Amino acid sequence: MAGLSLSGVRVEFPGLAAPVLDIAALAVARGEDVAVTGPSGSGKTTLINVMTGLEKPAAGSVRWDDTDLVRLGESQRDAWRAGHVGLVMQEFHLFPGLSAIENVLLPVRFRLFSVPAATRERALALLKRVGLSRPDQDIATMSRGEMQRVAVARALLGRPAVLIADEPTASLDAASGAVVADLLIELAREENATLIAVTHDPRLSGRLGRRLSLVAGRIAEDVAQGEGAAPSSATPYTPPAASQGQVTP
Ligand SMILES: Nc1ncnc2c1ncn2[C@@H]1O[C@H](COP(=O)(O)OP(=O)(O)OP(=O)(O)O)[C@@H](O)[C@H]1O
Repeated sequence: MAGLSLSGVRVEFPGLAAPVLDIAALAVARGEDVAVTGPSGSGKTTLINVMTGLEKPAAGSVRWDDTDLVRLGESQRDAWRAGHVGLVMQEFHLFPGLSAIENVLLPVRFRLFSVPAATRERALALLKRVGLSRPDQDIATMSRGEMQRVAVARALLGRPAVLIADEPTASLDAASGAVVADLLIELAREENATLIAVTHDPRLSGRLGRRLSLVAGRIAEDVAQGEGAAPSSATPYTPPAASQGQVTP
């Protein structure tokens, strides 16, 4: 599949002289893992919101395969997102008073009211995979690192084609952040999900295959980087043959 293709995307807000996001072209192949970096206010969250259909740009197209999110209404975009995207945010959005397993299953409960046995099995397997051995433990009693691991399991439950993470390690201590970074990368690869992570954390950004840097809403840098390679040794990114191509600021 082609993956993601953005073309001529602009996001503007009233009262601002310049667009907060202005992307001529950007392609991300399926299964790629991409770090999005850039200073505060450079448009990283806006880019993620556009990619997931939370924000509709004033102009341009946002295609995932044959679906242009810009042409969909809000409820269609919501349905598309529920079916295709797993989200891991800086704040975990978990419910204290519910167990780890119930938190993982909550989105399914909201949609289907009852949980199929196979889904519960997958939720249990995912909790085990992220290293949590007590699925019935109340979220309120978990450490922050454990909570984020629950959030990673929840994001992957529906086998999303796309895993989006917005500063997933920012509120964690170094050791927990490293564990969560490892899990995101490993699980995205195991599940063949495209991983797009907004992050300032070099433990995460340095290990992803490609790094996009935003400055004032534009892509200032787009580089391929090998596993473990220092960003300074990165080579200019060459897009996959079928993609729209490289972006210059
Ligand atoms: N609804 C809005 N109305 C007006 N301006 C907005 C709105 N949403 C975002 N902005 C502005 O758009 C710019 C980009 O915001 P965005 O949250 O995407 O940046 P960011 O790179 O994610 O920042 P940070 O790293 O601080 O989270 C900022 O200047 C922000 O103030």
